[in-house]
Amino acid sequence: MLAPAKLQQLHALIEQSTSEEWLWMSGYLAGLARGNDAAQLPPASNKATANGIVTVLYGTETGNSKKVATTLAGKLKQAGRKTKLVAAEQYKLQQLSAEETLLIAISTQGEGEPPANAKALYDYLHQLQTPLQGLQYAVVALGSKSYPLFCQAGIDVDAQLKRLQATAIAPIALCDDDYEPVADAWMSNVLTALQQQAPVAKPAAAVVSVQSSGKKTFTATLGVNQLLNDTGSNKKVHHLEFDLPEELVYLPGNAVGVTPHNSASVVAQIIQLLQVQPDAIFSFKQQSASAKHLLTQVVSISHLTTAVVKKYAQLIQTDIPDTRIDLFDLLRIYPWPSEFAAQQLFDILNPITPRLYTISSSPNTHPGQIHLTAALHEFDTEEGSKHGFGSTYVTQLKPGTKVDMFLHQQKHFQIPRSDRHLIMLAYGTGIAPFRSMVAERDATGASGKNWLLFAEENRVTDFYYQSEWQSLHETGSLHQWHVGFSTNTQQQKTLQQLVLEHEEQLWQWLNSGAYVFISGEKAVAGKPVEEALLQLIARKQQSSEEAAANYLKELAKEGRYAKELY
Ligand SMILES: Cc1cc2nc3c(=O)[nH]c(=O)nc-3n(C[C@H](O)[C@H](O)[C@H](O)COP(=O)(O)O)c2cc1C
Repeated sequence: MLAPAKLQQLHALIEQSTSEEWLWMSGYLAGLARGNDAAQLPPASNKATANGIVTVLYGTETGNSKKVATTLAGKLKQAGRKTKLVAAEQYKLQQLSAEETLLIAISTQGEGEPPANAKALYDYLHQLQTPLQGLQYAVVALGSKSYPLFCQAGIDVDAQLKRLQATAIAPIALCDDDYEPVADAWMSNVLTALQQQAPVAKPAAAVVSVQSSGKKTFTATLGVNQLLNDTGSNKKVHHLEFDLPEELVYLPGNAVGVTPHNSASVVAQIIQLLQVQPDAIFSFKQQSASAKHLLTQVVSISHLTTAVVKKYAQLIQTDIPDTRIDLFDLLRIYPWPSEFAAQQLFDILNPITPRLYTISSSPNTHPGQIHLTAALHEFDTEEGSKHGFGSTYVTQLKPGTKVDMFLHQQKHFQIPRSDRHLIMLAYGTGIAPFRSMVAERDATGASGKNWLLFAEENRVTDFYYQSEWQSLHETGSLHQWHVGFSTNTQQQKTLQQLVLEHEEQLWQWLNSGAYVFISGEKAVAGKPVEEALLQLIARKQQSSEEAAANYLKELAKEGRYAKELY
């Protein structure tokens, strides 16, 4: 047994570590107990499952290293390797111990320093103590012989990886101003080395653990909450990254249900108005719990339905106008009689309905995580502008918060067959499932092409995941993309205009067996976009709109036409 203080230290260490690091620690401690020395440590990355992904990382100031990394990623993909291209500043450092193959293109800046976007990675490698014995790597260093510390940052990174016992699959290449010939030779070395290795099995299609057993619930911990819009935007779209429990698997196209919590301060005020103890037990539907728990996580207290307001009026025998109102305001204006049992109030309230968000991450590109792309919903009321209850909860979550979710399989909205083309029509946050699908098709080496048509308000502030789309395009995983923005004069186009503008090619793709998916807000991406598709089909097959509608119906039956509208 450990003394409580030591146990606390152990828990703190466990909290900060990944599951790979736990495995390593367990082996290390067992080794210590047997009297082994540090030289006999077990490998850091005894990876539970080989994923076969090659990660290409770049640290750059003026884009040369990015060019090298992008070219390399393209070549790897052509060679059938599952490849992930990542800018160093976007790389999750904790992921390092789970990598199998890491290829780094990095320049030197200042006086022998790494570029600003790779500073965190550079420092992390210098501080890391955990061996990376399971990692294979290669570094290409970009620099200029006109500086005394030629290619120093790359040399340092290579040396650190060696110190951490990672295995070099090709010697470091040092590139001068004319970097291309040396970088090309290094790429050939890397490709040859990888080709000589046994081919890695493609990742098995993820299995969804929802299915017949009904809702699969789990708790995820928020790691990142980042506003995607730039200053000046009218939108507030957040990118959220949650860490998942290990056993959870999902498919692109799946959604998660999140039950928002009511504000703690409003709940406290309601409890006061009801004159009950926060921990007094009440029942609601089939469960019994404290007043505080029920009011925070279970019952709906904002924007009560007129039916609930009516029942309340009957209960307390008072005339109340037919209106929607928050429970707090209702209790404030028409007080709860103190002689009444609060249970009667719980009996007339409705439960909080979970909100569904389509997952924007991919199981193979973002292992162990679920990403959501959620907009804060703003609407006008008689009392002024208000924010949606569910979207406020989700977009304001703080990193570290544990959130209960359930997986929701959208049967009609599933990642296409890997050999078929995919046409993605997205408005705003409708981009979420397509980020998931393209990343998955990229990671699993799907041969079908991907084509994104995306519309939003403002090109400068509202182009979600633009750098990712750019990278995917450069490495051949996003075949083409067309965008339209309503407030941007040069590209003032709606989604339906984009569709009609490209009708010739859309028709060709459809005839070659492509899937066409629409995703986004119903008002903007629903009817207008479907009508554009119907017009296009009717024109191309010289038929009536009715025949065009039948064509779409047939596609839908085959699972090739699907809509995700909200
Ligand atoms: C301000 C500045 C400082 C630099 N310092 C170094 C250096 O210390 N050592 C080196 O080898 N190259 C140095 N370079 C050259 C760059 O590493 C080289 O131009 C490289 O191709 C840039 O690649 P990037 O576009 O990926 O950042 C420096 C360049 C600049 C502009």
